[in-house]
Amino acid sequence: MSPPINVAAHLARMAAAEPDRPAVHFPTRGVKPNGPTEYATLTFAQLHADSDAVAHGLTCAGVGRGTRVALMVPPSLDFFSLTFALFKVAAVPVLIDPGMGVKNLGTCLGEAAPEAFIGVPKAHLARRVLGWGKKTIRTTINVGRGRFFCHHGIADLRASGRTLGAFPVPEVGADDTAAILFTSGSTGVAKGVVYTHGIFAAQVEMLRTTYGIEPGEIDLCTFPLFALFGPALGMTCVIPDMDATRPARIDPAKAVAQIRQFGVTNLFGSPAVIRRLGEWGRTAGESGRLTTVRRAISAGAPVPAGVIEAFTRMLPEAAQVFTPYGATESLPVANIGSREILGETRALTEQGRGVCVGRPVAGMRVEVVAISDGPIPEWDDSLCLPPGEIGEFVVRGPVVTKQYFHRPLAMKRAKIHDPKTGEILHRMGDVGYKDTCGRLWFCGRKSHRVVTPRGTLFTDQVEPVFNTLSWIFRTALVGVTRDGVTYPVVCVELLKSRPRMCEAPLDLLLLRQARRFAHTASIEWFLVHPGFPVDVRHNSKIFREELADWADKKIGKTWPWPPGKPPWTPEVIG
Ligand SMILES: Nc1ncnc2c1ncn2[C@@H]1O[C@H](COP(=O)(O)OP(=O)(O)OP(=O)(O)O)[C@@H](O)[C@H]1O
Repeated sequence: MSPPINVAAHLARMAAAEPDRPAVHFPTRGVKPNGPTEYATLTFAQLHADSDAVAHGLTCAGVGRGTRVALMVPPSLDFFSLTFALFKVAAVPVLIDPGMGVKNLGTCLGEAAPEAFIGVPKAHLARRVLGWGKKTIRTTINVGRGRFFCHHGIADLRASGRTLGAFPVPEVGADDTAAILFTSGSTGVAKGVVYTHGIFAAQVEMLRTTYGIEPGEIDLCTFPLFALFGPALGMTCVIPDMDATRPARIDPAKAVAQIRQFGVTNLFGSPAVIRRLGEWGRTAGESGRLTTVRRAISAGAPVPAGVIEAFTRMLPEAAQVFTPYGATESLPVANIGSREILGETRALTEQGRGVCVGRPVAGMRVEVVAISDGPIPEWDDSLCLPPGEIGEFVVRGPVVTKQYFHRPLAMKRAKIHDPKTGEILHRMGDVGYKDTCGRLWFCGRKSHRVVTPRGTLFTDQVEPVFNTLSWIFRTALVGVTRDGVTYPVVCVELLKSRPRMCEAPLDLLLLRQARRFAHTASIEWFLVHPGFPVDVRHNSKIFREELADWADKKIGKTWPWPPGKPPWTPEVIG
């Protein structure tokens, strides 16, 4: 049997097979870290019926096939009903991370040109005050009490829809647009990625087969974009008590209480969440063990090995933390588990070989092509670089999205047409290489590479070398140009709780570390920064463009140094 094309069909299947199994648990009040919390629960049959009612309501409100709908509702029972309802009516939800800030949100909404806006009162308030989507939005729906100056309230739509029975889900084609998902915008303004029903269907299957997820599992989903996959994979979804736009502020004690109360088996989490849980586990010791968890899947950004290590200590022996590699434009591309990372690849990462992101998942193919900033309109096998050579990752397969929404320039830069197969290939904008076992090693974003007269440096080959120093929280490689020559500069964010003895000779210790490896030996500038600018969603993607400007200004004062004499004398260190 071929997998269903409309993701909503998974819900219908579960409602028929396991009507009484809980689909979503939502904490009605704040989660109590030290005791059972009250939850509102929807079974699969109830979620199916409720999303049918909402689907009828949406149809009455004029939201139907192809309507672009900005959805600004945090994870909740309504979020699940609404998203499935939107798929049922074959509308096109536009999902933007509110964590990117109001200005960027406005730009993205302007670009997505939504025709309807469904949101909580706070989102409607922002829309009205900031004039989001004024030119295109003709239907507004409030998710909360009453209509709140909108055309409709969700309760009214649901009530009128309830009388109409089952919703006849229209046929959709694999190539029909299913949603527009925005990237995090860590290398410029976020881009709208066009998802088709075929891509969602393929993602569900890939997640199922790659991770062996079974119906009946219980998922704590701290990464809203993945929330939908839980019920589609037949899992019960426990909604965390956290601000979904600020994962780094999750209260680990609450998450642990939820994991224990429901016997959570799967965790979809952003790296920031895994970090916080691991830190909590360090102090909790043996009493912090999460005995029911089978796997954690941390997607969307690099996860340092130390973070993985701390979290795996909280898990049973057989459980693993997986770090799928991919992007909004194509996810998953490759996969690796904590056993391989901690047992083998971490040591190489710390020597500057890049971060191993594993092998391509079944169905995906990854090639490496020479680094260039210009377009590659057509694919040719001669573009492929041999194993070991660093280039840009190019991916093909069933989860590769074919277009950006209204972004012809980004399309030219990122997509390649294969004239032999007709496929569209995606350039990841990431650089790395394949090893002889077929594993991929991520070396950084293409746009973050630093081209110096002595060679090109890549962020994820340089930074891990310094990150091993015990008093460093994280580092960021940037380039600063003087008289037409680019110099590599490593910005350093120190650990808040570092030993005092390290204060004085920081530069010398860093310089000594740089001299240990050929590829970092040319680095002579180190600048301590009070706190890196990072993305809100993952709290880990460093805005290196911003840091480069900061470094340029900072160095400006001390420039130029005497010829042949950097600001300190390397000879004095051993
Ligand atoms: N497992 C991983 N290890 C290392 N890096 C990863 C991993 N998974 C994802 N990434 C990084 O995250 C990127 C994808 O992130 P996302 O799609 O959220 O948008 P973005 O690339 O951050 O934003 P934009 O494209 O707007 O700059 C990848 O291209 C890669 O650089």
